[in-house]
Formats: sequence, structure tokens, C-alpha cells
Amino acid sequence: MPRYAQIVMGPAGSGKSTYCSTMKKHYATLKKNVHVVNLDPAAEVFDYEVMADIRDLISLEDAMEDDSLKFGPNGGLVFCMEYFSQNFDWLDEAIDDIDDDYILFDCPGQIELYTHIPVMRQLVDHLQAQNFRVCGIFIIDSQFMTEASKFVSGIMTALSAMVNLEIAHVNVMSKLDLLNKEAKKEIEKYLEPDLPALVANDLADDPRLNAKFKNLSHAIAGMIEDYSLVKFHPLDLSDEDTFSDLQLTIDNAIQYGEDAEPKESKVKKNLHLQSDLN
Ligand SMILES: Nc1nc2c(ncn2[C@@H]2O[C@H](COP(=O)(O)OP(=O)(O)OP(=O)(O)O)[C@@H](O)[C@H]2O)c(=O)[nH]1
Ligand SMILES: [Mg+2]
Repeated sequence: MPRYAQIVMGPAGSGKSTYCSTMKKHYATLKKNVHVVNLDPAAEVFDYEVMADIRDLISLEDAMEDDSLKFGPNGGLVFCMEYFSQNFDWLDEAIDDIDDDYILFDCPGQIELYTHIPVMRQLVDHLQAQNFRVCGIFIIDSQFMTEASKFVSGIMTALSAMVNLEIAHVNVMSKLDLLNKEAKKEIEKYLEPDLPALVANDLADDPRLNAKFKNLSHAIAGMIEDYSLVKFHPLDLSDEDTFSDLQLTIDNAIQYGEDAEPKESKVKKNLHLQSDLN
């Protein structure tokens, strides 16, 4: 049987842990047991039950307090993740005996982990070797999506993660519930954007910008358009439909559920038993 995983990535504070907790609860309403593994060595609290916690292997404090290492917070985190990549057997043990595996990996927010350092790619390769079908989830905070040039830089990081990992990839725009009605309408053009038009519109009349910056933005927008990847799925904590849409998109991308036997509920089973007896 295949196993399933989501690698939940995105900049610091974009909503990765909230996503994991929300989706775990959402899958539970569908009677699907989804587990969460914390991969953030600096995490302090999370409101979901963890199946495994990287801090049992190594924590940021360990790396920073060690007299011979003397790391600061960022170097310490990179050290922890490299240590993790050399100790995947810890992970294997922690996730070994689960029947219907579907695991969300809640990752740290340092963007270099997805763009420069090979640990996430090594994790994906390791999971795939164990029959996991893996989907990358890249979360971006909608609060930053107010200008086309900020949007372009957000997409560039998402693209960079996607190109590095070479797995099914779903972009999520979080915190839509914090936007007012007007801003929600405005954000729609960022969900499935015509990027070159968006950039052209936004930059055209801005006197602060010089021609070189505008030309560069146009060139990048054209390049991103060529990947035809620029789609974001909304996540609004006040709207359950957004969880369902997201879950269907992701499950489809990794073909979750296609090999599963339909499970009869206890009530239905009892009804069958009763009719057999009659
Ligand atoms: N209203 C609202 N708040 C959110 C949402 N997602 C996250 N938050 C809040 O934003 C803050 C950061 O969310 P986290 O889920 O911890 O973000 P993260 O990406 O895991 O952060 P790091 O692990 O530190 O990189 C918390 O205060 C959350 O409650 C959302 O969709 N709506
Ligand atoms: Mg987090």
C-alpha cells in the first residue's frame, strides 16, 4: 500500500502549524486519521497531537547551548536540520507502525531550507524510497499580497522550493479570514492571476520606480507565466469550504484514497447484520 505525506513549507509565521492543525481536524471530520510530525526544532507550542517531534532528536537549544558549536538561532537551525538528515532512522522508527499512513510534516520557517540546503530534498527522496507519495504545500500569508512586486517575490520562493523538490506542489494563500470584504475581492486577482497584466497594471503609473526595475519585473512575470504554476488556493479559517477544496486538490495530486477499500461505518454494519438476521 502506498503511504501519503504533505511537506508543509513557507516563510516564518505564514501559518504552517495552523494549517497542519486545521487540516488534521478537517480530515478527522471525514473519519480519516492524519498524523502530524513536528520538524521545527525551535517550536514551543502547537495545538495538535504530534506523532513524532524532532525535538526528541535535537532541539535548537541543544545546538545553541553547546559550547563547542556556539550557534546563533539561524545557524543552529541549519545545524539541527543537517543533523536530522543524517539521522532519518529516528524518523523511520517514529513513523514505522502506522496502518493507514497520512502524515503532515510541519516544517520550520527558514526559507533557505527549501531553496539552498538539501535537507528537504533528502527528506522527500527518503520518503519516496519508502513508498510515500509526497505533496509539497507552500503557504504564503495573504497579508503580503497587496502589491504585484511583493507577490512576484513570494511566487519566486514557492517556485524555487518546487523546482528543488520535484514533487506535486500546491500553493496556499493563508489568513484570508483577516481580510475585509474589499481586500478579499482585491485578493481574488492574486489567486489565479494573469501575472504579466497584473505587473504591468501595478507598476505602470508608479513614479517611484525606474525603468530597469519595471523591465526586470516584466521579465520575471513572463518567466513565471511560462511555468504556468501561478495558482494559489485560499485558506480561510472562517470558511470550511476552503478546507474541503484544498483537501480535494491535494488528495487528487497524490491520488490519496484511490487504493483505499471503502470502510463501512459501524452503524451501517449493524444495519446489515440486522437485515441478515431478519
Ligand atoms: N486569523 C488567522 N490567523 C492565522 C492563520 N494562520 C495562522 N494564523 C496566526 O498566525 C500566527 C502564526 O501562525 P503559525 O501557524 O504559528 O505560523 P507558522 O508558519 O507555523 O510559523 P513558524 O513555525 O514560526 O514559521 C499565529 O498567531 C496564528 O494563530 C489564519 O489562516 N487565520
Ligand atoms: Mg510553525
